[in-house]
Amino acid sequence: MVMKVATPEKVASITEKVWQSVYGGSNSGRHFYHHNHHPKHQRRYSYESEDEYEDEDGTIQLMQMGAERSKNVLILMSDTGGGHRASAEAIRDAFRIEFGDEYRIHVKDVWKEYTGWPLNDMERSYKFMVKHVQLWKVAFHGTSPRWIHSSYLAAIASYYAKEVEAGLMKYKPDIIISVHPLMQHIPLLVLKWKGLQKKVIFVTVITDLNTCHPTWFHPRVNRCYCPSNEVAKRALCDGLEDSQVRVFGLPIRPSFARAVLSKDDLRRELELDPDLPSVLLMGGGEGMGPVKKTAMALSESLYDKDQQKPIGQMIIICGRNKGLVSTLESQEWMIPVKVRGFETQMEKWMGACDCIITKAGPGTIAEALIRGLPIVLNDYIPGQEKGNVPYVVDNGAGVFTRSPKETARIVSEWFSTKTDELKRMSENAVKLAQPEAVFDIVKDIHELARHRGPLANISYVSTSNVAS
Ligand SMILES: CCCCCCCC/C=C\CCCCCCCC(=O)OC[C@H](CO[C@@H]1O[C@H](CO)[C@H](O)[C@H](O)[C@H]1O)OC(=O)CCCCCCC/C=C\CCCCCCCC
Ligand SMILES: O=c1ccn([C@@H]2O[C@H](COP(=O)(O)OP(=O)(O)O)[C@@H](O)[C@H]2O)c(=O)[nH]1
Repeated sequence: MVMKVATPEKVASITEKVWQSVYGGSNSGRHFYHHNHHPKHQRRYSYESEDEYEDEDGTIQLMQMGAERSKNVLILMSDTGGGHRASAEAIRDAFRIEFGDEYRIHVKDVWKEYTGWPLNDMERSYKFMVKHVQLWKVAFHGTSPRWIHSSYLAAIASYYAKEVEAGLMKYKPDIIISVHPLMQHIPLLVLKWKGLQKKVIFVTVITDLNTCHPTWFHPRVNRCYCPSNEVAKRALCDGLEDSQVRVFGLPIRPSFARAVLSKDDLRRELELDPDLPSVLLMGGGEGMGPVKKTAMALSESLYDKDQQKPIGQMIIICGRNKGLVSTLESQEWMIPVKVRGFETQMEKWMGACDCIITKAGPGTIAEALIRGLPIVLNDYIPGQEKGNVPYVVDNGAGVFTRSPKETARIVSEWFSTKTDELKRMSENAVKLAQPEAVFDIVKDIHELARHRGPLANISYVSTSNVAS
């Protein structure tokens, strides 16, 4: 049984709070932290005797002695693109649906909250690098050899060991799930240095469909969930054992899998034209790719000049790209158009449409497949997104073109003379979809935890010399 009481005012900084909650006493900074090694300063944390911990909303949860403790699951992610968060939230929601209070889920970017440069600035660095495509190509391929990325990441791990340790220990995880390519090596090294590697279950859930970066594959994980056979092959070639690899699909928010929504109802709810076919145009969480040029071309191609009426309507979802929203809002359109910013109910917008145009983001692709939307891929980020193009095209679920005019032509044909092709691709999309993947993943993690025996015996001792 759990009781909530209000926390004192949040006067302490995050670091101070962690210091106080994990080690007790006051924190006078990184140096003190590093040198305070004497056992008398160490506070022992055992889940058997645990009686209080801080909740995400800042309240203190008091656990009644003898009550069964929920297991803590820490999901490591970063907002480099929108896909990692979407997958993390999908896993969190599936845990809640399947297991209720049995698990307490924390979705965190521990690097951002606890460490320093470059780890705490990955979002900005990544945005900068993908804008300069050649730079990203060099970084992606240059860091692919294991000896390069392993030594980089080991160096960073030892520099930020204490901070990472504090960031992880704050959540006292029984299970750590990484949904990010740069979140295997560092936490696994820190767990090893702390002697916790055998006690905390560590799994990776890969969110790239094909040509993923080798940092995803770490030989010491308990499980590596691959979204496709292509990725599983890469994992095995990179040294993972069969017993570590599972292929269920890419985790997509349960609202996509479980909600049965009729297109007519959705169109009414979203105030769309009930009769005109609809195309959804987007560019991932950040609104990347040739969205504006494509929108302009579609405005022309979906207007029948002879009959002087539109043959389709368009929804443009710009994600976090506020500049794109204002540019598009000030345009004149020949067809019905809705311009939206970041949407939290993507399943509804996709459910109301007949096809989608997007860059080759794995999250958007997997969601579109579930909704049976034929896909026009109009861009990809070199490296991790390159392989998503054949994944869609070779399976007959869509086409690839970088030309906005060609995209507009394809969609106008789908809505007029080639409706059969649209239907066939929609059927292929549904065949490729894996809506249950997220549930299979959480059930497998649950089994893993069950076979590990009572995780409640884990004792987090604040050892001191991790960095050394
Ligand atoms: C010998 C030549 C060496 C080249 C010199 C490079 C120096 C290191 C510089 C940068 C590191 C680049 C890391 C590359 C590995 C990235 C692995 C990867 O796949 O990353 C993808 C993610 C983003 O996720 C993707 O988002 C997509 C959408 O936008 C899509 O959804 C996709 O499916 C997702 O997977 O990328 C990142 O998170 C990149 C973070 C960039 C970090 C930049 C830090 C730069 C500062 C200094 C370097 C510090 C050393 C880092 C060590 C990394 C070693 C691998
Ligand atoms: O307004 C938006 C735009 C995008 N997304 C979600 O963000 C994710 C984008 O992931 P993807 O892998 O396609 O591309 P990325 O943003 O990582 O480049 C998908 O789950 C989208 O549904 C969203 O929820 N709201």
